[in-house]
Amino acid sequence: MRIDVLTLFPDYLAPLELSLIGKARRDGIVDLQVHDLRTWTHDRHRTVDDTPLGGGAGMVMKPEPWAEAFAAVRAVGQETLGADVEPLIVFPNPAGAPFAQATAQEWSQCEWIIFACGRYEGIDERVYEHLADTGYEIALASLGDYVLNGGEVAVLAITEAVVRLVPGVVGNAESLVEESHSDGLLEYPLYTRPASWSDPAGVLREAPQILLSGDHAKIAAWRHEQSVERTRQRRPDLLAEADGSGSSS
Ligand SMILES: NC(=S)c1ccno1
Repeated sequence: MRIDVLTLFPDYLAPLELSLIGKARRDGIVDLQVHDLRTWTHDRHRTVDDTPLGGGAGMVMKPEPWAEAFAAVRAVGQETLGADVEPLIVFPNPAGAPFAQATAQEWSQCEWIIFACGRYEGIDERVYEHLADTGYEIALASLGDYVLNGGEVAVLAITEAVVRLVPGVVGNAESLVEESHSDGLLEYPLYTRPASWSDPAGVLREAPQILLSGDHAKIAAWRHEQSVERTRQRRPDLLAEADGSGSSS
């Protein structure tokens, strides 16, 4: 998988050099390139924004740098991937479609994603029109109904959620199977040794005995019951969705 990130703050993406994502990059599973949008400015002040036409507060990102940046990044990516490969362009945006585990699953199959990090009040609408008219596949994705100062934090989260699902990134693929949202439910409660733990207040806390039984069928059934109950308590909306499909009743 190739990932390109266009941003005014490349250093914001430094955490993607760490941990599993960093290892995936070093192992060659993911080729991730971060680009400074100002590379595609040509004035002394490296201008990327201007006041909103029609008035209003804040600044709007100018279309010219974006158009040049996408053309340049696409050309370089196709040198590596082939002229027939086209990227998915993802704009983190509070007005976008909710990003969920199903989205991460879908995008983990992509050969190439370009993330475009907006800043200020946003990006001139004609950039989206230009990309759509040029035949790019575009997605606006939102992490939630709140506003960040830019797309970079969302790109960190989305990249981790997507890349960890790419084969070979997580050591034990089994650990991806029973996670929250992987089956439409929240994950069951987890326990490890010691089975009996006296907490700092002197309260003895025992792990559920079923987990010590060695009866894998009963353990699996207990875990599913726990997932359903935990989902019912914390995210009844997910159960409603699941009931609609009849998959987790
Ligand atoms: N809610 C999201 S993803 C966002 C991006 C920029 N501001 O908010």
